Amino acid sequence: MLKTTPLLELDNIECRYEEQTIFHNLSLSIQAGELACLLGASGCGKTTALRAIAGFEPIYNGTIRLNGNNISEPNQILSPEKRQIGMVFQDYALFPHQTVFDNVAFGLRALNKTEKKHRVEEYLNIVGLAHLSKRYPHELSGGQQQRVALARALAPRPALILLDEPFSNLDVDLRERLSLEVRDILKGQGMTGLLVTHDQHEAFALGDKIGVMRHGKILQWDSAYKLYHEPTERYIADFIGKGSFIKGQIMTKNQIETELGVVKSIPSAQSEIGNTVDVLVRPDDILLDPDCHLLATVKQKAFKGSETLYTLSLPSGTQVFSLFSSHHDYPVGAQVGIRVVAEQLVTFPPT
Ligand SMILES: Nc1ncnc2c1ncn2[C@@H]1O[C@H](COP(=O)(O)OP(=O)(O)OP(=O)(O)O)[C@@H](O)[C@H]1O
Repeated sequence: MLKTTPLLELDNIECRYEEQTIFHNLSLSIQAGELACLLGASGCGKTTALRAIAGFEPIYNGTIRLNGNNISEPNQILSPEKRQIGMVFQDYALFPHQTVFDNVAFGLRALNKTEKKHRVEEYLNIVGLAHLSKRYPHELSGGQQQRVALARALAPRPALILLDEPFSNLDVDLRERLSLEVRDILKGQGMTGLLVTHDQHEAFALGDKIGVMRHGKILQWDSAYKLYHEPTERYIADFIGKGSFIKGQIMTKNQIETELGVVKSIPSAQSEIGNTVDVLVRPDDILLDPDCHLLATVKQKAFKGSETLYTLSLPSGTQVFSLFSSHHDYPVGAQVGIRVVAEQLVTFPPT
């Protein structure tokens, strides 16, 4: 198969502040048209990586390439304005004394007046704000300001767009809605993007591929589904989504005996028959089944609208979570029949 050059490539880069190394050997690649995300807890180095890509931080080792061209190397750095990279920040960073129109026109100095007008109108239309072009940033809601910031970043038609926690100043509902909307806009433009965030919902809504970062390392670079159901490390299993671990004993290469019955597992390094393992069980891996003889006791319940999240205690005392349709309403203390529905589960060495 023909190998295509990634649009963005970080090849073993190192960044540091004075004596503190934030990461070394950080590598990733993003194909044209792909939306990727770096997801990690505060301080793991994701903003530093983004700033290095944008050209605001030097690198001390490795190479950053955009469209196959070196844009950062040790002692050689292409200035941010020459990189063809657009940025959207958490605080919108709009110019307060300029109208929406002028904010979006900011990066279009090379165009003549008519071209500029058309380009600004085109991008204000794309973000659905053409009717607000004469307003000032303080006359807009947070969501509208972020859409202006997006139009401003996209209008010069950059090769890559970087988004630094762009939704974290917005309330939870709007955050999810806007991240889906931004994904549609970027996909509609065929744009390549990299988002950094500590919010997994934002990452899931926007990213085709997500890299979970910890202490300056990308632990797993995968789809949201794989990170959730097939995490390669226990840290990721804990960091992404809700879940619990139950004890199991390996029966065959991909079968494990647990108190939830025999479950299929993904073979791992510990897959030696007879070994004890911890099996990751997500709430959607467990189904309510009144006909099932396996009974669990309801310990807690949290109404989530269409579903209720139950904390269930198994006969051994181990707790698992399960999502039941909210039409099934069980009181705390009730015994409910359950069964595992997952195709295959992930295991980790026991703690
Ligand atoms: N200008 C700087 N000078 C010195 N240390 C810095 C500087 N900027 C960041 N750091 C340190 O580098 C580490 C990584 O910071 P970075 O901002 O990249 O993390 P982050 O994952 O983006 O965190 P957050 O989600 O809180 O923004 C942190 O320990 C931080 O204190």
